[in-house]
Amino acid sequence: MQVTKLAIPGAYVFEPKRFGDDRGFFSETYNQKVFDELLPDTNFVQDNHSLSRDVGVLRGLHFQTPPFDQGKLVRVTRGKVLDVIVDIRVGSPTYGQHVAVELSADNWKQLWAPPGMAHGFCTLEPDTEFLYKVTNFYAPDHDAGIAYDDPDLDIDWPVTPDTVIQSEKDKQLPKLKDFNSPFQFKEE
Ligand SMILES: Cc1cn([C@H]2C[C@H](O)[C@@H](COP(=O)(O)OP(=O)(O)O[C@H]3O[C@@H](C)C(=O)[C@@H](O)[C@H]3O)O2)c(=O)[nH]c1=O
Repeated sequence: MQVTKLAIPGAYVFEPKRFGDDRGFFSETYNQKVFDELLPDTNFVQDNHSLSRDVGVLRGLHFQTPPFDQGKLVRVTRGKVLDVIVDIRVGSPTYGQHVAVELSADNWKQLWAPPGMAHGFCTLEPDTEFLYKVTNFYAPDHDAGIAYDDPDLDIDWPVTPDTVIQSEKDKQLPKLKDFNSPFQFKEE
């Protein structure tokens, strides 16, 4: 498992090995030992799986507020996305900044988004399946987000307002500057 630190403190890309043979491949997609070493006390409690049929489906930017905040280990098993995390931890040296990583069934990358990230993705291929482990249970009353196209975030999404496909809920999300972030940055 190759692990790469990202520009946002606490965020990583994992690249699990894939062993190919005539039958196909085998891959350890999660190993608790890797997390125990790098991110002790991380405890996954729920696995999620979504399918996005079209190119240009944009889900995000989402998070749950404390005490139901979630770390997320995300990956793609079919298709391709541009995955984005935005640091919304008050006091963080990278507050308001983002990292974008392409995740695909081909590159087999996983992204670890620690709690305090607004997270979203945009599909680059049809029928994209997105799988992720989260460290807290779904809590609809703590479901929150910020607008993907907030100009202050300056994210280079592969969609325009004419082509983007969003949920009705996501069309109503506020800008970061209009959101009072409850997340505080803690040194690692
Ligand atoms: C997130 C979630 C949704 N649901 C339900 C609520 C709703 O009826 C339906 C669809 O929910 P949403 O529209 O919020 O799904 P979606 O827009 O895919 O939300 C997800 O987006 C990505 C970017 C994330 O980071 C995730 O944490 C999550 O917020 O599924 C659950 O039952 N459990 C869950 O954990």
